[in-house]
This record gives sequence, C-alpha cells and structure tokens, in this order.
Amino acid sequence: MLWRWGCRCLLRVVLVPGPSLPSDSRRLILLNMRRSAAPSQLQGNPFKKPKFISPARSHPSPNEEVAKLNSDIKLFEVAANKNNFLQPQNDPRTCNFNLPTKECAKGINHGDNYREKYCLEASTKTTLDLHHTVHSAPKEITVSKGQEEKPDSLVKYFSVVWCKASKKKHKKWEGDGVLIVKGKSFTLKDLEGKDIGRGTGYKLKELEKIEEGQTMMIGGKEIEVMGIISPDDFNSGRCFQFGGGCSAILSSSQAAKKCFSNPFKSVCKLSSKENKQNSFQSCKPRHDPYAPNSLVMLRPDKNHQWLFNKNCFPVVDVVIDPHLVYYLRPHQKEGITFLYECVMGMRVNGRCGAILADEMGLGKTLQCISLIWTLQCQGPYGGKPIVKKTLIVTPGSLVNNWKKEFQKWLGIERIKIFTVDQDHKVEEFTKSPFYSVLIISYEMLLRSLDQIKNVKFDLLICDEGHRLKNSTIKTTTALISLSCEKRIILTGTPVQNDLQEFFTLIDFVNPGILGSLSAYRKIYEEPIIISRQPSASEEERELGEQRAAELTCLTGLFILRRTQEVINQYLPPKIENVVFCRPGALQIALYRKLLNSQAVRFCLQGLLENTSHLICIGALKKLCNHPCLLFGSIKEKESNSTWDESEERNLYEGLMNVFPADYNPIMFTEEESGKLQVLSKLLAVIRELRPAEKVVLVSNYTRTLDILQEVCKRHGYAYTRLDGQTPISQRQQIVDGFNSKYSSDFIFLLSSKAGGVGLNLIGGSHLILYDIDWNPATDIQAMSRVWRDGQKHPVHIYRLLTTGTIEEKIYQRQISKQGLSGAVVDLSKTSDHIQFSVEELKNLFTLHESSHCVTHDLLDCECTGENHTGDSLEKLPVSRNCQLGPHQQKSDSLKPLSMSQLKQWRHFPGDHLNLTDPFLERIRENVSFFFQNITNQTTAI
Ligand SMILES: Nc1ncnc2c1ncn2[C@@H]1O[C@H](COP(=O)(O)OP(=O)(O)OP(=O)(O)O)[C@@H](O)[C@H]1O
Ligand SMILES: [Mg+2]
Repeated sequence: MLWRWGCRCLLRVVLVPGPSLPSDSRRLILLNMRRSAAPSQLQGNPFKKPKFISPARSHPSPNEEVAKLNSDIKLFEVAANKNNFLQPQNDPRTCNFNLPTKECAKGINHGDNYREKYCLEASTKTTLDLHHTVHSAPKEITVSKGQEEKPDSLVKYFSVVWCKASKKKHKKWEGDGVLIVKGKSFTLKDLEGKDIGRGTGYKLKELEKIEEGQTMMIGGKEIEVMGIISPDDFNSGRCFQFGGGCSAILSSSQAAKKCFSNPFKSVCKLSSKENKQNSFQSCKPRHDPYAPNSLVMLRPDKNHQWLFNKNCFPVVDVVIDPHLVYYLRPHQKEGITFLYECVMGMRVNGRCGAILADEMGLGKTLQCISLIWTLQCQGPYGGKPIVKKTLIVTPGSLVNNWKKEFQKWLGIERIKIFTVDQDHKVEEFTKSPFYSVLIISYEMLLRSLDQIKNVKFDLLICDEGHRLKNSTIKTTTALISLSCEKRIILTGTPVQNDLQEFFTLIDFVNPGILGSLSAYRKIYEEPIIISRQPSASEEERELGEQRAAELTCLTGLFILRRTQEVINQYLPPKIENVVFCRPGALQIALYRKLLNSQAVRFCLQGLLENTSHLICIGALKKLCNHPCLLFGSIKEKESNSTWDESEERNLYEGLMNVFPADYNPIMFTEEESGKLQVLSKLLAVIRELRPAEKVVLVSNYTRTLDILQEVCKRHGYAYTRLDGQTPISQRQQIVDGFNSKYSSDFIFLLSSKAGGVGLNLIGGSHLILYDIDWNPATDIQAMSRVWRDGQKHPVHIYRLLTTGTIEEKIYQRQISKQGLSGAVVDLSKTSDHIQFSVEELKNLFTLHESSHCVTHDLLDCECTGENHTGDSLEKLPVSRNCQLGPHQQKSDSLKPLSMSQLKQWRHFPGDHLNLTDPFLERIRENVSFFFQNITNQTTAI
C-alpha cells in the first residue's frame, strides 16, 4: 500500500510508457509524497491538500504529458489529474433510465472524441472533475439556507483525515473522513458513511473559524481539516466516493501498474519477437469504415491508448461485420456500441462490465453475438483481437437456442461453438483449440467449475442474469470466482427495483465500483429508502433524491435498458384479452364449502400456523383450474398415513360429499370448469378461423398441463409439451419443431416456470394463460414468448380468470400497487414470500357470486360495463415502482399494468351485443366480462 511509505518528501520515480512518444523517450514522474501517512496525504499536492489519489489517477494523461514534455527526460511534479475514476462517455440518447441530471453532468468528464460524437448535450456543460471536492471548493464556507437567521441550523461539510487521539509526536493518520458540522454539534463519518465520532456543545464562534489545516478533537479522535466540501458534493455522496469508488480507482491503478511494471519494454522499443508479431498485425480495419452504413466503434482516446496499448500498435478502426449490420435494428447497433465501450473499459476507467437489461425480445442474443464476433476478430490496437475465448452461461432451456442464434446470424463456419450437455463435457472444449465459445447452463457450470477455472476466458456473458442478484447463492459465488474481467449480464427484467439486488448485480459486473456493501448501504441505500418514506423530512427527501441521482449516474454508464416500443414497428398487432370465465356449478359448490371450512375460518382468526393460509389458497387455485385437481389432491392426502393429524383435514372435511358419488377424476368434463369450457371453445374457433395458426397454452402447474393435454387428445389436436421434466437436450428440438412451418402441432403446452424465460415460440400466434401467478413477471415472461421478432401473424393473448374468485384477487394484486411492491422483478418469488394481513386474507377468501367482474367494480369506472372504450390516455398518471426514484420515468412497456391503465382498455360484458372480435364472439356464452387492448393496430386482425 502506498500510504505505508510515509516519509518526508519521498520521491517516487516512475517511468511511464507513452504510445505517442518517440521510442527512446522515457518519462520520469516524480511523486511528491507528504509526510503524513494518511491515505489522503500521500500524493502530490497540485492544489491545496488533496486526498489520496491512486497512481492511475495521479499520473497526467498522455495528452497533458505530450504537451508538457519534449523528448528529453524531464522531471516534473504530477499536475492536476483529469483521468477520472469515471470517464463517462455516455450517450445521452441511450442512457437508459437515467438521463444525466444536472448534477450528474457536472461530475462527468467526457472523453474528447466521444463528447464530439455523442454527448453534444452534455458537452455544453462545464466539464468538471468528479473528485473536485477539495480542489474546487469555494473559498468561503458554504452553509445551508437560512443560516444567517438561525445559527443552530448551520451545516458545513469538511474533508478531514483522522486518527485515534494519542500523545505521540509522529502521528499516523488512519483514514479519510467527512466532518459534518450542524448547529453546535459535529459528526465524523468515515468514507464508508459510518459515524465514527460525535461531539456537541461547541461554541458557535469556534465553528465559524474552522479552516483548512486546523486540527481538533472529536469523540476521541484527532482530525485535521483538509478542505471544504460543498453541500452538493455531500448530498450527492460524491465526497464519499474515495471510499465508495476506492476499489474502482485501485483497479485502474492496477491496470496502470501493469503498464508500469516494465516500462522500458513498453516504450515502443519492441523485442524482435514483438516486432515481428507487430509487422504481422493487420493495420487495416477488417471492414471498410467508410462504406455506406458501416458501423464503426469508438476509437480509444489517448488515456485508453496510454493504458492499454503497451506495444504502441497503430490504432485501427473496429468495424462491425457488414454481414451482421445488414440485419441489425437501430437499437441493436446502439447496444453493440454500448457493450463494446463497456467491455473495452472506455466508459468507466479500468472497468469492463456491463448490464444489458433490454426488455424481452429485443434481441440481446444478437447484440452479444455481434460483440463476440467483433472482438474475436478485431481490436483497436493493430487489429489484434481482444477476445479469444468466451463463456456464455444461460438457463438450461436456452443453451441450444444460443447455438442456434449463432448459426442463424453467423453460419456454422465463422465461429466454433461448444455446448455442454450430458454427452459433451467441458474437458472436450478445454482440450480442443478449435472452439472459441463455450455455452453452458447455470447448473452444469456448478458441476464443472473446476474445469472451467482452468480455461482463460476473456469474456463472460450471463444470460437471464437477474438470477445472480443474490450474492450468497452458489451460482453467483462460482461466477465471481472466475477471473474474467469483461463481464456482461443480460436480463429482460428491470434491475434497479431492489437496491440490495441492484448492488449485487453491479458488483458482479464491475466489482468494487460501489465500494463495500456496508458503505453502499450507508451512502446510498439508507438515505434513499428513508427519503421514500412518508415521514421523511424535506432534508431527508432531498438527500435521498440526490443520492439516487448520483447512483443512477454512476451505474447508468454501464447499464442499458430499452423498452419494447423500439421494436413495436417491426412487430404485428397484439390483441390482449383478459377473459373472466363464469365458474361451473360444481366449482361454486366446492368453493363455498372450502370457504366455510374450519381451516379457512381459523386462518381468518389468525389461529393457525403461518403457512396454513397457503394450503387454503392452493386448494382454491386448484379448484379454479378444475375440480378434478382438488379431488385428486384429497384422495392422495387421504391415503397418506399422516392424514388424521394434517391441517388439510380441516380444510377438506366434508368436501368429498359435494362431488357426485361416482365422481371419477380421469373422466373429468369440460363443463365442470368455467375456464376449461372457455378454453375448449377458444381452441375450436382458432382451429376453424385460423387453421394455419398455432397456440401456446401456458400453465404454472404440471398437473393442470396434464388435463390440458387430455383435452388436446380428446379433440384430436396435435400437441407438443415442454415442462420441468423435459430433458434440457430435447428442449430446443421441441421449440424448433413447433416453430417450423412444416410442423403439424397445433398446441404447445408450456410450463411457464420451467421453461418460460428466453424461449422464442414465434410459431404460435395465440397464447392462452390458463392460470395466473402471484408474480406478474412470470406471466409477462410467458406472454412475451410469441410477440417477438420473426412473428408473422397478429398475436392474440388470452388471460383466463375465474370470475369472482381468488384468481381475480391475484390479478388485482398484480396490477395494484401492493402487487408491485416486491414481487415485480423477482421470478423466484411465490406466494410463500408474500405476507398477508387478516384483512387481505378476508378479501382473498371471499367469493363474489353476483359480480360480472370484481376487477371492473373496483376500477371506479363510470361506465355500466357497456363496451367502454377506455379513458383518454392523457389522463394516465405516470407511475413507476422503482427504488431509484423518479429520475427514471421512462415507460416500461412490459411492466405490469396498473389499475388506471386497465381502465383505458376496452371492456364489455360477455353478453354485449356488438362483439366485433370473432374469437370472443364464440366464447361469450361462458364469459361474464372482457377487457381488451390492441397494440400496433392496423386494419384487419
Ligand atoms: N435484427 C433482427 N432481425 C430479425 N430478427 C431478430 C433480430 N434481432 C433479434 N431477432 C430475433 O428475435 C428473437 C428474440 O431475440 P432474443 O431471443 O435475442 O431476445 P431477448 O432480448 O434475449 O429476449 P428475452 O429477454 O426474452 O430472452 C429471436 O428469434 C431473434 O433471432
Ligand atoms: Mg434472451
């Protein structure tokens, strides 16, 4: 550690390579070290008393050097540094949810060429050092509003160094800190945001006199004031970033150190081998950068060259293969540019991670394939490829989809892909020089971790990477243990809704960039959460907002999210229907009986154990799907030896008497379930009106899928099925078979939880969600399987709900605020994780027999339910469920509907006279109410 070198006027000599200097030039940098051993004191002192500046930051940028130096060796003291920890080369147009705020823009030092190219807006603002805290602090102490009138509320912030109080003559400062002076009291915080000292009762006159260089005692600690911090820098949290971003800085310093390790070798005086190698490098771009429509990557700026072009290769344009560019959508071109800049460390110095969080179906796979292909063949320095081996980790059902996409876009010759399965082990990949891309499932990765660690991967892509949001799970720790620096997370779900999970994902792609978890909690999470509470004071609200803005700004450099709208124009119309199906007579009788059971009554009195309500909910959901499922469960339980003591006994007591005496679940009928009746009619009308079109039929339960499968058999519909039991090796084959125009399958039976994510089921143009999940994300995932690129037909989506039952309640929960509060981003969350109050349980356990649609009743809609065409969209309030707050108010088209949005949909009762939709017309008999919404409407559908 540098700061251990505490001695007076220590001169540190570093020879720095520079690409643009003559080969015999050597640059000698003397770092003037101060006496004190505190981190902040160990560097040159360009302005007053700077904080600790890591080597990567403390060396001048090559531009500055070139300007200052002639070819002679020259000694100089390190000047003010412009090589920021963050070097946002951010495209304001693509900065996903977080257009830089004024504050953000202030803190950004845009790279020259990038600024020219993209950041027109930002470039008009003053470019400031993000860590200008000390240097640019105003001479006068900044105080909060109202200080003159009320000295008690006066607030000042100072950067300090501190150590425990001691009488020793030669003290060692232990760390940097922030001193907050409020009224007559002091708080001392370390750079992790923790309070480490407090004091009170000081005289106001003393406080006014605090100035740089002053030493004082606070709560058993001695401090020396190093400078003033502006309220802006405190509120944004920037003044802590030496703690927060410290490791990021260190990392770039490490990168820099690499360059420093053998300076002579690096200064364009290449060994003969390297010379030879160099001469073999193609110094021409692989593709013509001037060709019309060419997609050329950003050229590295001088800082980048100085850090990464050790061998002084000529800078060559990196141009995306025109073969790919031909197919790329505009948002995909932007996405590739973004990914390239991230993994090349051009957006955040020395950081090579990215999160591509585009909504489902936007072609994240193609964007990554384009990146891999580019980096595998090209590089900005002498054309030398950046990546040799890439590791792609993905859910099991998508392993072959990735391979297929590679083949779709690049053919089989260009790039050799190895997919791991039962018969193809990682060793095969390791031994063969032939393959450059390894695709493996998360499960297999864990099993083959040791072999994987033996391979040096240059690029790591984690598909559906939101599963890494928990840092303690094995998969995350396994992936963290891989040494690969260039890491990309792909996810279709928003990542910023939960601040803890957000941290884990960020820390995975760019380790340490937000500092330690404890620092992050203190500096960002706590103030942000406090500010969102209704009881928050104005001050807390402002602080939280500013911290959120800063966090957004920091992370927005390497997170990109675009919404579905960007591809809407390429997609056919989508007709979405929520269909409220009347329950059958047997269903109603059983439902009543269940609600009257002792188990439900006890639940409502809070008398049963925590999980009892889940059993009741489960039974009601089964009943809504089909009574025979409930029958089957009871029979199964009865045969179990523990039946007599089980809680279910209280629930199922007397239920068998409601079933007809000769009830046989295998001989179930469609009439017994309202939804099944509707489904059966729906399948028939699709078959009749659109004989060439296919249906994806989704349920969350394998047993329900069995029933649906039986219905297919009875009606003679050809079907295929994918659920949790389907071997991974067969999944892609099943998907391909269904998508093929030659397939005779009419129906694809899909278990949404088992295989919903990432699948392309564009062979189907009708999707029926037979049951509803607590988590809207599960349903959204499923619905996104058919309305995606490549779909040729208008897409019809039907969500079936049983009128007046728990299914409506779950739907309401999905679309109301409550439903959004926790579950929205998390596919793994189930009802087990949802807490219910007794009031909520009462509502869940009520059957509304006389309502056509309880959901409509709740909408507060003036219409009488007669073909209402929806309110004007302008009235729609913008609502967003995001802990990072209002800075990201951009529409998320795939986020669950809100109640008010649902009100915009056309809605009408089943017996409405003028149903224009021929499909709805045919099923209306069993339907009490419809909601319908059409996206991308053309003429006929
Ligand atoms: N530019 C394009 N032109 C035509 N088809 C495309 C294009 N880009 C992507 N596609 C196709 O769109 C479909 C969806 O792409 P992909 O599976 O990569 O989406 P995704 O963003 O990964 O979605 P999810 O989050 O659901 O996994 C694929 O079939 C893909 O081949
Ligand atoms: Mg995908």
